[in-house]
Amino acid sequence: MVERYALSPMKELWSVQASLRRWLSVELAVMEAYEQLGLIPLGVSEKARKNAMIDLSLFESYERETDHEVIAFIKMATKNMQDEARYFHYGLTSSDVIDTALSLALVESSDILLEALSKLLKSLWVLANRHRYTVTIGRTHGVHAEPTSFGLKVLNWYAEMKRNQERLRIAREQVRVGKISGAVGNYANVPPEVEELALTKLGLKPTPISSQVVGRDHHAFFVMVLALTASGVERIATEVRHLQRTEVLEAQEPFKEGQKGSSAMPHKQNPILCERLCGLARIMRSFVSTSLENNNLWHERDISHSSAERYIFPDATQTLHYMLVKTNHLIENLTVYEDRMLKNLNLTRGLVYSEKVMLKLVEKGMSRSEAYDLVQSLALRCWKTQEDFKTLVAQNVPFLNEEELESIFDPTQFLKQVDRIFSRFEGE
Ligand SMILES: O=C(O)C[C@H](Nc1ncnc2c1ncn2[C@@H]1O[C@H](COP(=O)(O)O)[C@@H](O)[C@H]1O)C(=O)O
Repeated sequence: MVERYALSPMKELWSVQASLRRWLSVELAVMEAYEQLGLIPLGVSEKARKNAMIDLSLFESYERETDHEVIAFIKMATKNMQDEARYFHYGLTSSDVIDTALSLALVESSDILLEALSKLLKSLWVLANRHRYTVTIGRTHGVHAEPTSFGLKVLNWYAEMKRNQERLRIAREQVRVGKISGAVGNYANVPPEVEELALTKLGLKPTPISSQVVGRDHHAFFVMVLALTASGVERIATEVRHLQRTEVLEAQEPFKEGQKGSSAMPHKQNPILCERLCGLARIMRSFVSTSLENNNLWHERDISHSSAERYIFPDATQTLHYMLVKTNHLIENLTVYEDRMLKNLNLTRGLVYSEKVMLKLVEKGMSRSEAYDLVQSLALRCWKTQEDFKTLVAQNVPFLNEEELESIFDPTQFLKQVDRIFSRFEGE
């Protein structure tokens, strides 16, 4: 993982030390299960727990020697053990330990991600409500469409992150599985009861069936959900980048005291945070294709996925954690220029009310196509001549009175259902 984007506590979760400790906790849970089922002598697991050793440099030297990380781990862990060492890793294959421990790490990282996501949801909700009635122009295809509320824009982000929260909870459940089923997954040397008991102790569930490994579809789903959440962050960041363009300048990401925008141009305040978030979302997506390829292992397993996963899991969870924490900072400190929003809304001198005019004409008895053609011809003339659309409508549609015109060209008309939309999310 690139240090620059590694934050606590996600960073510590993926250290080699932490991983060795998880492996040991799996081995000890299995020993306890054997013992509880009366399959090994009483007291053995307690002795093993007491005498187990974790020593990183010893592990590394054993790994150099054996070129097999789990054998290196067993040699290290049992170095100070006596007779109890006989029952350590008894009937297990390496992946019983590796995969079960990996699930522990993925569940823990899900909890960290869920916490960061819940903070982000709170800030999005606050921002959305602060701007519930802030009028802004809605853009489709990048072109001014109709007035809307800035709060609704933010509420859309909130709703997407809510869906991501739900998906992340499901993904956590998908990876909350372990396997203690032996070399080819058929329990030839370890009874299913040991698996059930050991996994329960660890807060995991057994997969109903496994090969030598837990099926990589579990992991691929998890990574896909992480990447989807990252793409939600990217959507927010892209919007802010657009809104911060000089010609638009309706919002701006935080620019702290002492910060510099450009080494050449002292006046610059660039949306570097949002640009970074967009770049990281691209990296997050790249993990998805590798995760899908990892699903295709030979027969009862091959180990081609292992090297790739050494990048994917630490990097995907840490990168998304960083993205969520930074997006929260962005949302909490976003500057919103309401005056500029209004100014931009009026850039087309009333054209954004064209649908309202057309609907009024239909209400007054015109056919839809007649009304459309009339309004379009006036609107296209405005684009060319820069005339004021309301004045042109008043001149060409004499049967609309002043009061009707005022109401058509009132941007707050577009906010009448805003509370109704917000109410769908209240009390969550
Ligand atoms: O219980 C077993 O070990 C069974 C064995 N399968 C293995 N299961 C788990 N790990 C194994 C296996 N084989 C190798 N290794 C060791 O995994 C490490 C792979 O390193 P890398 O490709 O860099 O991620 C690297 O340390 C490898 O030595 C089998 O023959 O089916």
